[in-house]
Amino acid sequence: MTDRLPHEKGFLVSWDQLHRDARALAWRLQGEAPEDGWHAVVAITRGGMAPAMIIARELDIRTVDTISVKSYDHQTQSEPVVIKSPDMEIVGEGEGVLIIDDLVDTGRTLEVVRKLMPKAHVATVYAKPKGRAQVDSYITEVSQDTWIFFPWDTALQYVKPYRAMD
Ligand SMILES: O=P(O)(O)OC[C@H]1O[C@H](OP(=O)(O)OP(=O)(O)O)[C@H](O)[C@@H]1O
Ligand SMILES: O=c1[nH]c(=O)c2nc[nH]c2[nH]1
Ligand SMILES: [Mg+2]
Repeated sequence: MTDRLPHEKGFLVSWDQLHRDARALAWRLQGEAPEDGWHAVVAITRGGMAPAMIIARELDIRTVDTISVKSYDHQTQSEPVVIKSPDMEIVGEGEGVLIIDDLVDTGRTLEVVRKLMPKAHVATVYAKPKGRAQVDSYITEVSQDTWIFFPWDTALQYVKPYRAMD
């Protein structure tokens, strides 16, 4: 995908919106919990860390680990590489484990993560159609040609009035 400015085909997410959407995801995940509850959260760094924290807080999960997968350099995708794995003694094959990311786009990151923890429940806040099959739960779907701008990548700034842009 080529570079886009936020006012082109971009979906801008504020901290407040992210908090609401992550909470909505937590609510949904509570309804999908196994009988003995979720026992751990694994956040896919870095984007999954903010929603994972909110979800762990809502579901009162204290065991939180991370997996680091690097697949994008700015908006250019390359082969996903696992840079850091979670503690496999804790997560095992993923039974009762929630894997959390901010979004799924092509699904390539989750493909790699699922191979490591095949029994885990995978949840993202946002999902694009290509990667949807890789997630068990998500909150909002956005079209494939939309770039999602997260609050940690953006800042409040002055914008020109519409009339001044003619
Ligand atoms: O479904 P895919 O096409 O694989 O893309 C989705 C992944 O890409 C982004 O992470 P990125 O690799 O940019 O790292 P970051 O979370 O550290 O920003 C995003 O946070 C997802 O993890
Ligand atoms: O900030 C981001 N927004 C996106 O839409 C996206 N897709 C893959 N990786 C992404 N990162
Ligand atoms: Mg990521």
